[in-house]
Amino acid sequence: MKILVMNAGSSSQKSCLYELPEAALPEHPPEPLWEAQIDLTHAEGVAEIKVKTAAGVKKTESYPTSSRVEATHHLLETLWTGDTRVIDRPGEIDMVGHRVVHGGEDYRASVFVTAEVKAAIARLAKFAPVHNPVNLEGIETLEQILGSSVPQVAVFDTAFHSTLPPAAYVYPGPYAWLEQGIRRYGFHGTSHGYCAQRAAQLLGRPLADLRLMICHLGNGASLSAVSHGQCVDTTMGFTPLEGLMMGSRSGSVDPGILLYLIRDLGYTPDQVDTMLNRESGLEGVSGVSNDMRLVLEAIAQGNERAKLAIDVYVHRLRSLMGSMLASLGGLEAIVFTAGVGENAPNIWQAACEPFQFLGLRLDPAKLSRNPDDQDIAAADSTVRVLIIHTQEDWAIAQDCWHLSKTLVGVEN
Ligand SMILES: Nc1ncnc2c1ncn2[C@@H]1O[C@H](COP(=O)(O)OP(=O)(O)O)[C@@H](O)[C@H]1O
Ligand SMILES: CC(=O)OP(=O)(O)O
Ligand SMILES: [Mg+2]
Repeated sequence: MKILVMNAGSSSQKSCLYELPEAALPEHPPEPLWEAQIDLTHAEGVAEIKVKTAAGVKKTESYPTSSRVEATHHLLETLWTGDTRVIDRPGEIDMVGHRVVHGGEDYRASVFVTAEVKAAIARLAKFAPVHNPVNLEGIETLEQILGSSVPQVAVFDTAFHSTLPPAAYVYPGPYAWLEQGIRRYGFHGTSHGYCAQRAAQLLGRPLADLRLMICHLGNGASLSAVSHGQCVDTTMGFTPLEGLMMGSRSGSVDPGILLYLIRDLGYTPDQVDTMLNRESGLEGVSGVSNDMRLVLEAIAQGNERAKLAIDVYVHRLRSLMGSMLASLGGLEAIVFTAGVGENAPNIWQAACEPFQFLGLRLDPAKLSRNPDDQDIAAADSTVRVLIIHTQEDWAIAQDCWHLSKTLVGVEN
């Protein structure tokens, strides 16, 4: 069966088409027939589109649009047109799986998209304003292209964190907050869950024996503490704004700042929202970009604000790693994943440095290679340090495959 995966991030739209056997899932992620990505961070009004097929055809295009929907239509057309064509018509797609960031309290596992699920995604958009609307747009784009008879599945970022204990998910506000659904949900769960499984595989040990700290450092960033297979703590909260400093999001700041901005400086809540979600983080402090690569380049050229931005990023990363460590009470491995986590040796070094007292040592020889799915700790390190290429798309495809079996059951 052919499963199309739509993985919308804050700065990107990733997508791939898997051909999976009906009988059993392969043990390792198979190579997709077609993989494509829209990068929306490079230049205003331009979507950088990259497409790659299993047959080795590669295409890169700067597509002039600031509309994600338009860019997505263009991207999907490369499935059945031009050199990158891998299917004859859209109707060959059997199922579509979508990353959906916020599933609230109601969605603790992946589900088929129905009118009710779409209404919930829309309702929860106010808690994930950068993400849920684009997730819904993706679902509607595919409905337009494929009609309503092709099943679509929503895979929620929040689901993996549904095992958080109350001490970790209850905010110390009035008790009424909890009754109103104001609690920590956690995000990037598909990535945290995949990385936990993959770490156990790489370490050759059962997940149930491990305490893992997973550092998902992309444009959005979050940490999770996974103890014996269960998520026990995470840094994102009620919204994907809490926790680490990110590309253009502030992460945690003193809530008193928000009151001061609104009450004394006259900013509207919408203006504060824009400041926190789009004008903060690496972008806000450095004044250069939300893209870690450009901020690091600016430091090399002597830009002081870029250096300050990285210093704050690292300080906060270390503090929250310490916090996850305390929630775990011990540590077999740290995992770095996502755009920054998979590619930035100076961030691995800076993040791990304070944990040398645990006996954690990196292997300098492993820092310069591309270490996807490798252990970069020294042989005598007491803690393993794994760089794992997150395969959210594969995790989404697997959920679709499992749900497709229930569909057959219903049809029979
Ligand atoms: N070689 C690299 N070095 C440092 N950072 C990188 C590198 N490649 C990508 N990144 C960072 O990864 C970020 C995107 O991460 P990704 O996980 O793909 O994003 P999203 O949150 O949109 O899913 C980019 O903003 C960029 O800063
Ligand atoms: C939840 C979240 O922050 O996602 P992303 O990293 O894709 O922006
Ligand atoms: Mg992502």
